[in-house]
Amino acid sequence: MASILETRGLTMQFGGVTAVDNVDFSLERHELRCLIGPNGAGKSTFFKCLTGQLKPSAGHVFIENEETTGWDPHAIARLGIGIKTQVPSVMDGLSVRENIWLAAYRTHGRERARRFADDAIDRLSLGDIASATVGRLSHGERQRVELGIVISMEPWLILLDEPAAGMTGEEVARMAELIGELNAEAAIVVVEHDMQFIRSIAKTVTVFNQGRILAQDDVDTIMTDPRVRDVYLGKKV
Ligand SMILES: Nc1ncnc2c1ncn2[C@@H]1O[C@H](COP(=O)(O)OP(=O)(O)OP(=O)(O)O)[C@@H](O)[C@H]1O
Repeated sequence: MASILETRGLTMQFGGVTAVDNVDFSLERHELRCLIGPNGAGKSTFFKCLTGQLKPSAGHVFIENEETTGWDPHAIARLGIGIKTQVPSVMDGLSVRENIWLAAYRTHGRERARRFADDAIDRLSLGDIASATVGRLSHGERQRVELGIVISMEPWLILLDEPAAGMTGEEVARMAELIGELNAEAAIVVVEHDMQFIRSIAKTVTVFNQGRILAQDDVDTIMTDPRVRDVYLGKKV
């Protein structure tokens, strides 16, 4: 199967630190891939090189065979890629509906924005708080609004950096469910720390360590891989 997202020799250096070290990565259409690894392994830096938040020091990124190395995040999003970074992109002074409508408007135009926004609000069960000002919401609710913004654009590829961070157990479970639903229509890459969350959503897992891919396999194999346990320094995986 042809890959829709690929890196070749991707490298990112910060001064003397090689955060991402010559990484070859490949994602197929409709895949759901989780990226894990201990603190400082290079996951976020790798993610940022994919999304255009960082320009890699060396190597290449290809999206559907088009080289996107060094493109800025807007240009990458315009390819139909939904990106949720660790930095919130919601506008606190606007309501949930306004935030999502605005994102849908930018992608689909005025005529169709309302339908896409309504659909995203529905799918994320945001109806009860659709009129609430985003700045007043809980952290978990804001994360859901961010995902609403992403899905209102109808992406075919979704890149999520720590979507479950700071959520309650119930919210994490709902987020896992949502990701499963979204994966019916889009390929998804998820960078995440929460192992329970990973277990509940993952199919194939890529493990980073010291800027490189240490292991890549189905979730059960990864969770019992002694090399993976080792790099987590005895932490229960
Ligand atoms: N902007 C930066 N400037 C300098 N060094 C950086 C920068 N961003 C990351 N690093 C370094 O690059 C390495 C990889 O960091 P990165 O944040 O990508 O790891 P991570 O796997 O995402 O870790 P975490 O799980 O803690 O978020 C670390 O040594 C980090 O200190």
